Amino acid sequence: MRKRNVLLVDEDQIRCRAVTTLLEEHGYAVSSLHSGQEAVKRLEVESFDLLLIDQQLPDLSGLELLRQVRSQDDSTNVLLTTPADGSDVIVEALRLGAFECLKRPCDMDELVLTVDRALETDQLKREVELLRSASGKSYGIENIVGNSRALQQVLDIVRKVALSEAGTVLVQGESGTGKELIARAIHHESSRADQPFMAINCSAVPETLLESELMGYEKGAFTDAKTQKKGLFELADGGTVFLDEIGDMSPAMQVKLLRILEERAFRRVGGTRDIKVDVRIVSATNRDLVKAMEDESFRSDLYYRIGVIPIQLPPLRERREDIPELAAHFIHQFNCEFGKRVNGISRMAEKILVEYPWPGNIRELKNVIERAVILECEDQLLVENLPREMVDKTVCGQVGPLNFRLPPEGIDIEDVERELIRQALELAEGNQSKAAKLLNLGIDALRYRMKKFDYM
Ligand SMILES: Nc1ncnc2c1ncn2[C@@H]1O[C@H](COP(=O)(O)OP(=O)(O)OP(=O)(O)O)[C@@H](O)[C@H]1O
Repeated sequence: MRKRNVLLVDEDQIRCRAVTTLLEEHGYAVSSLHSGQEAVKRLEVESFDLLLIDQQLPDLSGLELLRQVRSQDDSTNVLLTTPADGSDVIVEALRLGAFECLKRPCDMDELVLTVDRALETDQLKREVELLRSASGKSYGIENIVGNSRALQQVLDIVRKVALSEAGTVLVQGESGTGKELIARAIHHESSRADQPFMAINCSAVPETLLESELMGYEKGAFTDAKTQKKGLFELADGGTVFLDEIGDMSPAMQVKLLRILEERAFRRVGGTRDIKVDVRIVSATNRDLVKAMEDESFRSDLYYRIGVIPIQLPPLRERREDIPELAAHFIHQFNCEFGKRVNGISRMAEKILVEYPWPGNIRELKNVIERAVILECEDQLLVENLPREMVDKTVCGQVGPLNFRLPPEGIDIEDVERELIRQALELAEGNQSKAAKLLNLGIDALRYRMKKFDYM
């Protein structure tokens, strides 16, 4: 697990050294600074789990520094230490949201305990936020990220559909485009929101089981039917049933589903009684159902029944303008989930994310960000944190002479060299040793060329 990092801001170097040693012995990574301005500068480029600030600094007071920290973000944990006579400071520090204010000279055991407690509280807060976001509320339309015209048009339909009671909905789109999210949003935005949302993946359940999953069965209907069981349609009464991958439903099951939709009633397997339920059916598929109707693997009468309101979700490559916002959203989500503090994406990494064709759509983007946040990046998400195969598939990720064709009229080799140096520096985001590696050059050789081409 990552060591929790503490920034210690204290003018007194001896005290600083003692506290650093103590906290390091207790497993923390400690950086120390001796003035308020140094701390302000450092906090612009680095984030810390906890700031331990002394009130007596040579430039700003500890309280002024705390105020500046709070004006930038209100979540960083802060502990303040004050001289023994600082009661008014304590009140003000707590008002500004310091976790605790300790009087000097501090009891060292108490100091460590307070640091531990502050960070435990921080962790608990994060877990509560995560649990909150995992509860029902997170399925509303506000959790669907993206401002592209294409997505906003879809969301307009979602709002209208949710408000109207009528109509089955068919959501179509490639795998990972967010079809289930749309289905859940329709449910959560509708008057059925406090009733059940029941989902089933029609391709994951064997054909023989699908019927009893959807309609339930009577006791004795088959060998294993020891008791009666309600199916999804009954369990969702008043709410919504989401039939995912409906394009993979067998022809026999398609007939049964059509009957339910037409008669708004069904029988449990082995039953003789018609059961009426009130459910909205939302289906989804990544198959081209028009083609499936042409080759007769999908019934056209069922297609028109399930698709009274069709929604087409465009693939991510057709709404690239959503990518930066989605990436930032997933970074925030995984920061909360894994206690990380990744604070953005470098310009070049973002360019690559925007350019990559995303065959697995938003699910693939989410996985790439999750992997980068867990395994790789500490501060910013950089090109090197992205899968190599992915970077290679983008034009801005490709550096090297292999793609180069000599034009018939010839070229000045110095221009090629200059361009390669430029691209390597751009791809390495200014890091010279990385840029040198990309060109298989030594650092001196790179610097020589940078000078030659006026890049430094
Ligand atoms: N616009 C979005 N904003 C935020 N998260 C999204 C968005 N679209 C999709 N996701 C996330 O991407 C992942 C894939 O979405 P979802 O499961 O809804 O896709 P799907 O089209 O139903 O996939 P499949 O066809 O494979 O079943 C989910 O984790 C979902 O939360």
